[in-house]
Amino acid sequence: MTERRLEIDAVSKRYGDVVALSDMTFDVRAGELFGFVGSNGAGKTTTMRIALGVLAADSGVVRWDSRPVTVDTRRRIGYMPEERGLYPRMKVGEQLEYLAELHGMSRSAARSSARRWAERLGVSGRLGDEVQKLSLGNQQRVQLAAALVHDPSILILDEPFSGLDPVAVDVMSDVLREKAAEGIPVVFSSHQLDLVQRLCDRVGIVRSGRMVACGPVAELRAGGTARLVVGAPDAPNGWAAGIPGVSVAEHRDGTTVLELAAGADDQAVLRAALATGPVHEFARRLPSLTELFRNVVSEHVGGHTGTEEARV
Ligand SMILES: Nc1ncnc2c1ncn2[C@@H]1O[C@H](COP(=O)(O)OP(=O)(O)OP(=O)(O)O)[C@@H](O)[C@H]1O
Repeated sequence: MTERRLEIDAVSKRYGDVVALSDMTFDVRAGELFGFVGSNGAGKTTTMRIALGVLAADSGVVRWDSRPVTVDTRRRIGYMPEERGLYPRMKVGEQLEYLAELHGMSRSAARSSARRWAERLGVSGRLGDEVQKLSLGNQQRVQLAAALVHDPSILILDEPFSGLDPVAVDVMSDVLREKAAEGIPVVFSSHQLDLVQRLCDRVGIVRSGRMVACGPVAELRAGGTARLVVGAPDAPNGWAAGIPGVSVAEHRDGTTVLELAAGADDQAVLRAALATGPVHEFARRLPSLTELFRNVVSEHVGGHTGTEEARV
């Protein structure tokens, strides 16, 4: 397989005075699941819409296979918009077939693909129903089927998991994994960071229109501030105060989670914990993606002015 990539290269976009994207840069490689995360208003949807070509960038370029994307490339993208884009009064089956044909499939191929995806996503019983009669979660399954029905070479999905029940989350996760395993680059945005941590090969954290951390999930976590979990049921609030390089991230039900700066002495923590009574747990762990995200976002609060700060 060639190393095909979707590249977002130094893309900038303003809406009037609002800087939505500045020098947004990352790539999504063939066969990988890329999680695109960031606070509300950070610029994820804007980036995805520019990649799809429904919005023009002020500067920068989006490439596929090392060439700027063309109308033809864009026909090969499967896109799931955040605002969802189905025709409410059209029947599910007709809609999927129509979208497949619009992307160049023959009528019979469109029909069989529509049935196959409806089956795979658990909505085959609803092919004859109008979209508006489906629950929101089922509409979302249909929306994913709509992104997949024309057998795309690239998948760009804007918050595909929002509002899904746990079973639907599993189905969606399996389908995305399968598509990535077929060699398709899959990028999706999400605020469900535990899910992103579990599912993705790489992740990009966006803040105020810029990529502020990007890489393999395990690598980012390994580079974050280490945590120490201390189970000391008799330890009072503030027991770890004053130990150099140590700060309390959480103290609840006899368990304290501490953040250790580089060079902090974990043995000093252990001694302090033992001084309070029994210690049942003492373990280092990597920060979760959620914790990393909070750190990255809070690091910059106050570091910017005006609109940017408001959107951190
Ligand atoms: N059509 C528009 N006109 C003016 N400003 C816009 C428009 N669309 C987006 N913006 C602004 O651009 C910035 C980026 O918005 P965008 O929708 O890309 O963020 P997002 O990361 O997708 O957010 P969310 O997680 O809330 O969906 C925000 O400040 C937003 O208010």
